Amino acid sequence: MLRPYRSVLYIPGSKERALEKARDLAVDAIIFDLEDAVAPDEKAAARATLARFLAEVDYGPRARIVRINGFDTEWGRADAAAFADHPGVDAILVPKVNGPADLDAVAAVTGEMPLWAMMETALGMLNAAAIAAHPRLEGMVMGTNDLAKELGSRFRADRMPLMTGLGLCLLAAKASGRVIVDGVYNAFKDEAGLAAECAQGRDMGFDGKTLIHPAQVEITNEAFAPSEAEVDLARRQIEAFNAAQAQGQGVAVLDGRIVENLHVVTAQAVLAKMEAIRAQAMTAERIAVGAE
Ligand SMILES: CC(C)(COP(=O)(O)OP(=O)(O)OC[C@H]1O[C@@H](n2cnc3c(N)ncnc32)[C@H](O)[C@@H]1OP(=O)(O)O)[C@@H](O)C(=O)NCCC(=O)NCCSC(=O)C[C@H](O)C(=O)O
Ligand SMILES: [Mg+2]
Repeated sequence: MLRPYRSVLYIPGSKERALEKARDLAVDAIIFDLEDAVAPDEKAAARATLARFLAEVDYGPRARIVRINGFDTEWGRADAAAFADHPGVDAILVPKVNGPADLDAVAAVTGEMPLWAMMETALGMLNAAAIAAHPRLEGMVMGTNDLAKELGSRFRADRMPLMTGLGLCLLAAKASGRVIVDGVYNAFKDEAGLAAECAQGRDMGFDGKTLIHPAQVEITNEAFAPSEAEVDLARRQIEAFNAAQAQGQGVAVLDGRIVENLHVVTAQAVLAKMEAIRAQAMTAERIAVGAE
């Protein structure tokens, strides 16, 4: 079954209150962060706290992804070893991936565990296709803060300075059939700004967006879910195409536009995504009712 990744929330591995709160949030996935959100002095304690929470707390249907520190730091290898076969973890997220060799190094420790890659360095953008094709890779996460830092670019609402990198990673992810989620929107109280950036990411083809605060969840879930109009159109396109085929034709016309096989594939993907979102919400609700 397809899994939705509309909203992917970062939670610092050191913040117990936030780790507890996350089980009631309507997010599709959680990134439990041991990297940038955790201060150097807290790294070892955060690793132990997180291992305990992931063993004890039921995060329901949400995908549980642990962002480890890089292997060029003193903590990276111990992070990878601690979560390599942890039953409460679905994937390991590797920061600042420059090329497939960085994933090889982590996979040598984590074995069969699926990997995700932070796409946030200039070299990573140039090697995006090879990173996406790595056999252990499941998904990519845009790290737009680090990318902007390395490029020396300024914040712009239209994200024009980041477009080359965003586009290269999207192409790479889609070519290898990987999930790809957009970067964070730092101004977490700016709802209009977030909605605009979500709409841009959705238009481009991202599966969802990474978030830093619970206040960003609702806007993001709505932006990355198929709208009612999209679902209605998808159903009607499939019906129209099936009717045309029954009459021996390969093309249908609906609302003055052609519908070909490729449009039916897109329509089926819209319906499958909607079903996945519905199934995820129902599972979360069942678990919440059971926990009461
Ligand atoms: C940004 C924050 C530091 C704000 O924290 P705070 O001032 O505590 O927020 P609130 O008082 O408004 O919080 C309200 C309640 O929500 C809970 N909360 C807050 N944030 C989270 C969260 N991320 N997950 C779950 N729950 C959260 C608080 O505990 C409050 O709960 P309650 O007590 O019940 O009222 C803070 O939001 C934060 O630390 N966010 C995460 C920051 C982070 O993870 N940064 C690193 C990832 S971003 C990154 O690295 C991007 C990438 O690498 C790149 O290069 O771009
Ligand atoms: Mg980063």
